[in-house]
Amino acid sequence: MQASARQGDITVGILALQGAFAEHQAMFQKLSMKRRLHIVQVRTPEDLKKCDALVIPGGESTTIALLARLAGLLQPLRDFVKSRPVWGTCAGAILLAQAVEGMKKGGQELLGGISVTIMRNGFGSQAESFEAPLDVQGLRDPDQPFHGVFIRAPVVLSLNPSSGDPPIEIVSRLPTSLLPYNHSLNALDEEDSDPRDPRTIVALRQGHHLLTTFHPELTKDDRFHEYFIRQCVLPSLSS
Ligand SMILES: NC(=O)CC[C@H](N)C(=O)O
Repeated sequence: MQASARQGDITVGILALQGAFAEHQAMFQKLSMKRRLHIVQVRTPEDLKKCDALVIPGGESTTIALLARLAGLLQPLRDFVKSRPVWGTCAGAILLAQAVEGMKKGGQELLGGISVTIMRNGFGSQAESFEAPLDVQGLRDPDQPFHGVFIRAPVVLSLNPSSGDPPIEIVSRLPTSLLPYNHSLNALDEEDSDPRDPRTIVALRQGHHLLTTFHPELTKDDRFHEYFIRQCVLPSLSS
């Protein structure tokens, strides 16, 4: 299923129901690439059909899921995730998770696609939003830290890949000193803090899917957008 307008072009959709979709669009439009990149805002199943890949922005995951249902997009999105690359940032990361904790009563609809359990607002409330320099595997100019903007960000609680799933590659972690020492997460004892604790993971890739719990689109740094195209989208077009 290659839906691009012209042979060799790439069409990336941004789910544009709520949240920071315009910022993602602006970032992709700045990328200089050998192949032609078309960016489309996705609000309907017809829009989605045009896309080779999709970005689900940050915002409010419950609202995005509700609007997707109203737009008749939930099932098309679930089908899309099964076969095409998708990148979820923050609220988008929650929607791509296989399971979520910290739900309001009534639960939340997810798209699935990435074999993780995630906790909404795991770092606390808006007031506990923070920024941190991140070391990231595989970005252009790897010695330059990436400025991570965490806004009511989710926390990865566990990785649960099944035997047939693509392996999970950890792309970036926070130092344990920045983990939320709050009641909802069974605060770690500084002494037993383990740098491999899944809660330190803030970016990961599973096959053609990318998850970031922070907001690369709210920086001036296009390296994550370029990474998504290079590591997730281009390989999916040739496979
Ligand atoms: N910045 C964000 O995307 C916040 C995500 C939000 N806390 C949610 O649960 O959907």
